[in-house]
Amino acid sequence: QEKKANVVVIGTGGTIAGAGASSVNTAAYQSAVVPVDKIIAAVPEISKIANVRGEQIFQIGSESFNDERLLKLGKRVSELLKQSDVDGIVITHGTDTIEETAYFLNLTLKSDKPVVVVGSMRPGTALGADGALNLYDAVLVASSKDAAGKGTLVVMNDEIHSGRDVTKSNSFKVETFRSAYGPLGYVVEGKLMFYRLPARPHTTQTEFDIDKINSLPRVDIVYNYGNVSRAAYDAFVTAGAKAIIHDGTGNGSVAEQIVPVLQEVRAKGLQVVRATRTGSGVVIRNGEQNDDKFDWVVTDDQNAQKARILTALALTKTNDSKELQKILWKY
Ligand SMILES: NC(=O)C[C@H](N)C(=O)O
Repeated sequence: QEKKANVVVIGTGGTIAGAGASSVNTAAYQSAVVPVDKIIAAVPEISKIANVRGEQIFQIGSESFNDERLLKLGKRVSELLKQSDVDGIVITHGTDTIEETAYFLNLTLKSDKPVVVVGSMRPGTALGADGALNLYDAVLVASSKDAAGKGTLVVMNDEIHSGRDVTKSNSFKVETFRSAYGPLGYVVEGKLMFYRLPARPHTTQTEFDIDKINSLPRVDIVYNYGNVSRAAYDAFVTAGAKAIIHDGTGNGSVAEQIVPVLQEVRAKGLQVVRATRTGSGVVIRNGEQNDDKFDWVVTDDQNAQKARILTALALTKTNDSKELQKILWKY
């Protein structure tokens, strides 16, 4: 029999650590109240597949993640990955911003060992709670050599997603996580089944190293809609943003009254990154807007919240818009 893998489960809160007043509360409950050791103990089957120990780093709803917490989590994961007695890491996390944390780790960790971010849509007290199986599957993936070298993964609802691609697509359903090109694989009956590999560089293949990043430049997002005004752009410039993600309609379109605003923003030294609010597709450079003329850049297929992560990391390396564009296209 093969030796059991050593997996550390880092607790950060979220609904997987949530509790409701009654078993029919599937969407109304308090999140981030159950300690990680208790969450692990509630799934005794886990001890058959791995040697697991818990470590509580935060106890928060993931909507309350900020750059400071992201860095603290990343640095702790990095520290643990360097230990020879750690084979894999699971991070229990709220689902709201799982995609941001997973993308950040996917870009900054320097290890091939499996790192899996997991959450749940229903608290453990609910009928049809999804956390126990999700955690079991996450530990299984984190224990497996098959999961090594594939970047940071998100395991939810029987699926294994790449941290790069995954996004939360529904506010309450358990099948909320979606990757534009499909999951990398499934976990079925305790078995990992991979069908595709991440095409973009991650972890050991990137220029970003969590051990060397001690702060992230401020990057903000402005959502666009009919009747949009300049107020939010001005506020973020005043607040000291180094880049603004213009979360535009359609192909990252810019309303006629916002075109001069974004020119001003760029003239003040901030980078302007055009993204699309549609939820999928790439933003075409020099498509509907003359990015060359205005010195703006475009996201590839990343949504605004992922573009914020990548842009902030890119700005730790360069403030050259051409370099930034290359980075946005690369990862
Ligand atoms: N399902 C969840 O985990 C939602 C929760 N608000 C969180 O992200 O922490």
